[in-house]
Amino acid sequence: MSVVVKPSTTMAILCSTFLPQVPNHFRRNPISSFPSKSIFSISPKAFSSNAISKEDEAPARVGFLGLGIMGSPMAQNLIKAGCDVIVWNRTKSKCDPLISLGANYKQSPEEVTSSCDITFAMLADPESAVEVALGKSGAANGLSPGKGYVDVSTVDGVTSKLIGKQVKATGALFLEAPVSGSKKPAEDGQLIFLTAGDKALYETVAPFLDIMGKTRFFLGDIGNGAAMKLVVNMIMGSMMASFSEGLLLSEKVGLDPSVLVEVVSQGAISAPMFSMKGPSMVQAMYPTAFPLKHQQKDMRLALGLAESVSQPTPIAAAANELYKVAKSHGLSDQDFSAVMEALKPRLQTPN
Ligand SMILES: NC(=O)C1=CN([C@@H]2O[C@H](COP(=O)(O)OP(=O)(O)OC[C@H]3O[C@@H](n4cnc5c(N)ncnc54)[C@H](OP(=O)(O)O)[C@@H]3O)[C@@H](O)[C@H]2O)C=CC1
Ligand SMILES: O=CC(=O)O
Repeated sequence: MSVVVKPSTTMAILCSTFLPQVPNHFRRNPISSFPSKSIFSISPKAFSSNAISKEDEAPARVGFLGLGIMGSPMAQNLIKAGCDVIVWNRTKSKCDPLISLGANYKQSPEEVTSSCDITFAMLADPESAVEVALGKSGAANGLSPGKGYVDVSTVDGVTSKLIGKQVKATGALFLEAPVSGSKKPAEDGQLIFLTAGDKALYETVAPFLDIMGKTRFFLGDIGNGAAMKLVVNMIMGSMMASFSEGLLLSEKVGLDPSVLVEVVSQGAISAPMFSMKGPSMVQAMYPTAFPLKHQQKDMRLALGLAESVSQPTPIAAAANELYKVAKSHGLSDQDFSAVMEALKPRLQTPN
């Protein structure tokens, strides 16, 4: 296992700044004369998009597939850093804001990977990750030796291994790199990457991960990144269910739940998640950062992981039931904190 934390002083950095660290086989045209300064010591102003002007100094092209709540800000940060980004999303209209920031658009995942050196994919779940990677006009069709495919979606290890196997069959390299952190960390370039797979690709894409995130772990073989992500989200889902029970119980016994949020924030069980989401939960408002349907998907996948090694997880199993109830009441697209609604009497007895 290795872990790298981005220096907190890192400012917006132009992608071209990173290019001296990108191995030649990932460059469409190898760069020989680019200045070799530390990526963290260069002022963003030292480089402009015109800094690379000759044909033989073209930058690495980065593809991005899947522009939902997470993919859009992640791709946006790459564009703002000066990367040459090509985007695709099933619903084309979500590409438009990125195109107006300077991204190019292709009509299929295959066209993106065939045009790019490295492609990131941020899809909803195992089914969509497989569809986009391996389906008709899927990403694998455009991959070949010298390219890399980085799946940053949250999926299970079996899915990741399936995608990895097909990607590697094309001669390309594969990295699974699910992220911890939600909409705001994605916007702020503060995600935590949990990577596994080809170490060479990990090293190649490290500068891009550092644009989108604050910390990156390399965890070894494919499946370890997925497993780490699922364990983290299993804990998170159970914590949120427990917090919801506490808020409702405090109110029912005549306490002010807002004060409970404050009390919790002062003690050993304090967590940014409680402080961030507690105040809106008290008002029964759930602005979506992490959709409830994805949290339930992660609980389901984590329980499958636990089952595969006969590890009892009764608390997560109970929490999962609550997320299922919340989904059955139409709360799938609300934030996962809306799981609290499943504990309220009117939702426990649907019409
Ligand atoms: N939101 C969060 O806080 C976090 C989410 N994650 C994980 O990141 C992933 C993405 O999450 P998020 O951005 O929130 O989710 P969204 O639901 O906002 O976006 C999902 C993306 O997947 C695409 N998609 C869904 N089904 C298909 C399909 N069958 N074929 C092609 N594309 C498809 C959607 O396309 P379309 O626009 O056409 O619907 C969209 O681009 C998930 O795995 C989630 O668990 C990880 C960390 C934090
Ligand atoms: O997967 C969700 C997150 O917040 O991390």
